[in-house]
Amino acid sequence: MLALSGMTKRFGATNALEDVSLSLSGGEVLGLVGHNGAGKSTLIKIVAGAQPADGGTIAVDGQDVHFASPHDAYAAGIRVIHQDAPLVPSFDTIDNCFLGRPYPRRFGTIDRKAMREAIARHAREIAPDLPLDLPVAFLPPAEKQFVRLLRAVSDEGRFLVLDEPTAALPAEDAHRFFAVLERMRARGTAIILVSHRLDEIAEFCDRAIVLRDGRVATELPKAELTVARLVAAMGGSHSTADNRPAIAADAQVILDISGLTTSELKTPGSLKVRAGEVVALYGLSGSGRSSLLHALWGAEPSRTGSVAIEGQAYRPRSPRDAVRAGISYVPADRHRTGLFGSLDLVFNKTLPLLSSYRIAPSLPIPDRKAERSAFLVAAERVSMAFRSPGQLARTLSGGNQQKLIFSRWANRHSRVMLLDEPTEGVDVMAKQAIKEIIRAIAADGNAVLVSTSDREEALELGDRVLVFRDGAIVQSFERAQASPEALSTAAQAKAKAS
Ligand SMILES: Nc1ncnc2c1ncn2[C@@H]1O[C@H](COP(=O)(O)OP(=O)(O)OP(=O)(O)O)[C@@H](O)[C@H]1O
Repeated sequence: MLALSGMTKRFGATNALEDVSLSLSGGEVLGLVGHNGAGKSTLIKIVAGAQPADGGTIAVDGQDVHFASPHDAYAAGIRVIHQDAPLVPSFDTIDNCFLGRPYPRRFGTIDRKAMREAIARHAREIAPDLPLDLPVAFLPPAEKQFVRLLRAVSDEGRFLVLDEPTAALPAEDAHRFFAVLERMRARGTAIILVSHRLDEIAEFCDRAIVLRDGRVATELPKAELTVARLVAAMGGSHSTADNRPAIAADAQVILDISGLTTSELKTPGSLKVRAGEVVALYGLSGSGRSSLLHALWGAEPSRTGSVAIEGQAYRPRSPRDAVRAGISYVPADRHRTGLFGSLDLVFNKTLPLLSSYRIAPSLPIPDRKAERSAFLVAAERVSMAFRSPGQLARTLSGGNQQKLIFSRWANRHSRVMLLDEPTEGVDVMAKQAIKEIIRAIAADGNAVLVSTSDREEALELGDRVLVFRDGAIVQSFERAQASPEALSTAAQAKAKAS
């Protein structure tokens, strides 16, 4: 059993954790939820031995332990699995499971048979269909997650902490992921599941702890685990009411894509987006939806076909051309593209539009006051939690970093807005705020394309949902016809042999 008691952590004036206690037994799944900045990551880092607590104790099987480093936590059987924890792409599942561990040897050489047997034994129980001998680069994202789980349990992981494990997985893959987790639970593994997908917490966890401003706001037993209760405990309200009117058939066509192919969109795709319309692009990752956005943003060349914006031919060679044509783009991966962690929040907000904040248009001298007030307005719109506009971007919690990127476009309207996974890692209240902003941008007469692996988001946001599969747009649903089941079937159906 793992027990934390009275955990406390401060960063300057911020109480990231204040007297947090929790316990976890084998075969139990504990949900950990909270708004962005509530303290979840800080708690995980302490449990992982990656950050010292200022106060509190950790006990494993009734014995107090002290984690001076991640190595100590590892030795105690704790495994933290981040959504994008590194795997070596050219190694197969077995080699990835043995990373950092001594290889079994026989007669002085590596005993590959023993390695295989050790991993296959666990794989049979938790993920029987997972290929063991294929370089993991060839595995789809859900299977990569299974490799991470397998690595943890095959190396005596007793306590798993899963940090947003399904954030980038579409619903169909998430179901398979939970089936694997269910088998791990049945074997007696103890699991802490951190997620902003509250429906998963409600469905899968035995209990949940809700953190709010660094404190345990409430602990909900299984019988009381509902999305509404979780949201209320986080301090928000949850509304799904939506009665927006349909887009008029004669509304102006803003974006007209015809026969376009890109690196991933192999089958020519055509699409018209009208003023006021949000089109959601749904599909498994790699299905071609993100690649279409990249091509429109000028970040990758389109191979064939044409694009027009308000009737004008548009062939971007770089993002600069895209900005000139009135296009904005919010990328999916906030860590690699877009955020400058060691620069402050105001700079990160104004970065793509620096020239808009000059003392005089012809003078390249920044107007700090205008920058700061634009930041404050945008931060308010996306309900970003921050200490000061001058704080470094990397000191924000993960979800607030996503809001910071989103805030760049929150008070600037473009003719065409491209959004890739706009609410990944964002708490449920902010999700709602971001969706409202997206709707408002469209309602101003602009065209919006949202690529998402979140089926509910596709349904809530899209006036239309296009489903991508294997590099092709395979189906288009009007809002009224779309249902979760229909989207899943279209996204997954096996390509028919021609
Ligand atoms: N290195 C740091 N320096 C300063 N403040 C920090 C640092 N790390 C975290 N914080 C602050 O501690 C608080 C808790 O952050 P934490 O990352 O634990 O939140 P979280 O619940 O994981 O949020 P999210 O859902 O956005 O990932 C936040 O106010 C955050 O800004």
